[in-house]
Formats: sequence, structure tokens, C-alpha cells
Amino acid sequence: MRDADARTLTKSTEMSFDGVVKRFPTGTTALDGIDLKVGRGDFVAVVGPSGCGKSTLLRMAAGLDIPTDGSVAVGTESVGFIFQEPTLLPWRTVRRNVELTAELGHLPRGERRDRAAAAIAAVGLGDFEDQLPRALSGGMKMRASLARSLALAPEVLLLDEPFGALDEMTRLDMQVELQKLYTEKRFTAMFITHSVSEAVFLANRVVVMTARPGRIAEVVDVDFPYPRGPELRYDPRFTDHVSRISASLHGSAR
Ligand SMILES: Nc1ncnc2c1ncn2[C@@H]1O[C@H](COP(=O)(O)OP(=O)(O)OP(=O)(O)O)[C@@H](O)[C@H]1O
Repeated sequence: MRDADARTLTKSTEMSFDGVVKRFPTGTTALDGIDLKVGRGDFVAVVGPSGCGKSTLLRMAAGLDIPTDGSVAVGTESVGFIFQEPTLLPWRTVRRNVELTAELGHLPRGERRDRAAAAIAAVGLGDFEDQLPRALSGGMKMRASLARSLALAPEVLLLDEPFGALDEMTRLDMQVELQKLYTEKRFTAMFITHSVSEAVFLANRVVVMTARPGRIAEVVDVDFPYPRGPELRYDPRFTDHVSRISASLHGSAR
């Protein structure tokens, strides 16, 4: 447990934000009164206007920042974090990059290798494990970054716009890949994105935030079963969800 308030988590709740307010010393109130429970195994996507506090919310879940008021509780120490930049070490091969988290986790060498190999295979980079990052495309670098987090089999995965820098085709492929990994491993995910269709494709709950100071406008359940294939994007029910959430985001749904 990373917070005394983690005691308040029920068996099925993995993350809990209770009355969370974040004011920075600059005077900016980034978040104001966030109440959110994330169930174990939920995939929650957070969408909202630029500057509404999405990254701040995620940073607090990661323990990188603390709320000014209210509390954040996460029910496990097993947390992986993936940013928009893959942040691979340029002098280490894919395999050695993926082994890095396991090294920091002080796992024995054999187990490190096994876990890295499994994670690299899971993201489809098996043929590239001896390459340096400079030999990889943007999508492949993101796969390596995903593998690095997966090597420690995190119970919670926090993702801050991981596909934001990718071209459209690669981004759609990566959404399918991530969704496949989630279907297999059922970690709890919190995923920040600007893309409503990405949120609907990946998540079983979409949190829509208001402009700064960020508040939760609504939480929309997305009950398409997993695994989800690329054809889901052409399903009228998918497009309905996207339209409804986009309207909510632009304040015209109420
Ligand atoms: N360390 C900080 N000091 C002062 N203000 C900050 C700090 N970090 C974030 N902010 C402010 O808090 C607000 C929320 O920032 P945050 O990065 O969480 O928003 P966001 O929704 O993730 O934005 P974007 O979608 O553009 O990435 C912004 O107004 C930002 O300027």
C-alpha cells in the first residue's frame, strides 16, 4: 500500500481518488474535487481539454505528486508507468533495455532474461531484441517501452498519451496490441489520451473531464467485450459512443 488511505480500498477497488484537489504554488488550480474509483482489472481512459489536469492525476496515482487536498490510494506497489516518449537508453539493445526494470527490481539474472524474452515476444519484437533503439521505428520503440514495463508484470499500468507521437496507422496498430495484452494479462490500466476514439476502443470506462480546473464531467461505461478487433471501429455503436463522448467533451451534451 502506498498510502495510509489505501486501507479505505475495498477488495475490488485498485485505485481511489477522494475529493482530490491540486493547487500549484504558481496559483494554478489544476484539479478540483476529483472522486473516482478504479476497479481491479478496469481499463479507464481519461479524456479532457488540454491543461485540465490529466497528467497531474496520473502523476498522483504514480506517487510522483501529492494532492493539496483529498487523498489518492493505490492498492499495490506493482505499478508500471509509460510516457509519450519511449525513453530507451540508446546504448543498450532492446533486450538490455527491457531487462533494465528487472535489474532495478533486483531479480536474479536467469529470471530477468526469461521475463524480458517473454515481454519482448508479447509485443512482437522477437526479431529485434539485439538491435539498438536507433534501428527501430517509432512504433517499435513504443513496443520496446511497453515490453520494459510488462517485464515486471505490473498489476497497475499508468499510461500518459503513449501513442500521441505515432503516425495514425501505427497508432491504430498499437491500440490493438495494447488491448490484446490487456485481454491476456488483465492489469488495471489508467490511460490518458486526447483521442476519444482511442479511449472508446481501449477502455471499459471513459472519464470525461472539464476544462481547468479539472473536474469529472461524467464517466461513460463502454461495454464492448474483449478482445476487441480493428473492425469494432466501424460498428455503429462504437461511433455512437465516440459522438456522445465528443459532445460531452465540448459541453454540448447537457
Ligand atoms: N509543476 C507545475 N507547476 C505549476 N503548474 C503546473 C505544474 N504541472 C502542471 N501545471 C499546470 O496544471 C494544469 C494541468 O496540467 P496537466 O499537465 O496535468 O494537464 P493535462 O490535462 O495533462 O494537459 P495536456 O492535455 O495539455 O497534456 C496546467 O495548467 C499546467 O500548466
